[in-house]
Amino acid sequence: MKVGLGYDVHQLVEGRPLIIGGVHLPYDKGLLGHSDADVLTHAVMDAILGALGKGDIGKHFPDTDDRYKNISSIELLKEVQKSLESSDYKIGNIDAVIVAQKPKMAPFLEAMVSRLARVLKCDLSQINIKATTTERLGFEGREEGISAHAIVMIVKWEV
Ligand SMILES: Nc1ccn([C@@H]2O[C@H](COP(=O)(O)O)[C@@H](O)[C@H]2O)c(=O)n1
Ligand SMILES: C[C@@]1(CO)OP(=O)(O)OP(=O)(O)OC[C@H]1O
Repeated sequence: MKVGLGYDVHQLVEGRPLIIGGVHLPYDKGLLGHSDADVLTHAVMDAILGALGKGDIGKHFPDTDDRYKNISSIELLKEVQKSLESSDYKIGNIDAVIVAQKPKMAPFLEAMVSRLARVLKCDLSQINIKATTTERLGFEGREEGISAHAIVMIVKWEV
C-alpha cells in the first residue's frame, strides 16, 4: 500500500467556465490556467502520481506545451489512470476537499465523484469529495481563487 498527497490552486476570473471534478458548475467566474484549470482533478492526479513516485502533473503535462492548452483535465486524468494501470497498483480510496467561499459545491459533489470514479474505474464508495469555506479568510475567502487537497491510497493488485 502507498499513499500520495495532492494540492492545487487556481485563480478565479471572469470569462472562464468553472470546471471542478470534471463537472461544469453554473457560475459567473471560472478558474484560470493553461488547461481547463480543474483544481480538484489536478489535486487528485498529483496525489496518484505522488503515490506512484512519478512526480507531478507539471512534469507530465507541461504548461509550455500547446497540446494541453484548454484541455479537459479529465483527458489528463485518463493518462494518469494508464500509468496506474501499468503499475502493480489500483485505487484503494481517495479523499479530497475543495476550498471555496463560493459557489456552493454540495449540489455537485455526487456528480464529481461519478465523473472521477468512471475514469479511475473504481466504485463510487472509493471516492469521497468534500467542500469547505474558509469563513472568508485568505485568498479563497476573498473569492480570489479556489484550492483543492486530495489524498489517495493505492493498493497492490492481488495475483
Ligand atoms: N463552497 C462550498 C463550501 C462549503 N460547502 C458546504 O457547506 C458546509 C459548511 O461549510 P463551512 O465552510 O461553513 O464549514 C460544508 O459542509 C460543505 O458541504 C459547499 O457546499 N460549498
Ligand atoms: C495542467 C497544466 C497543463 O495544462 O496546466 P494548468 O492548467 O495551468 O495547471 P497547473 O495546476 O498550474 O499545472 C499543471 C500544468 O502543467
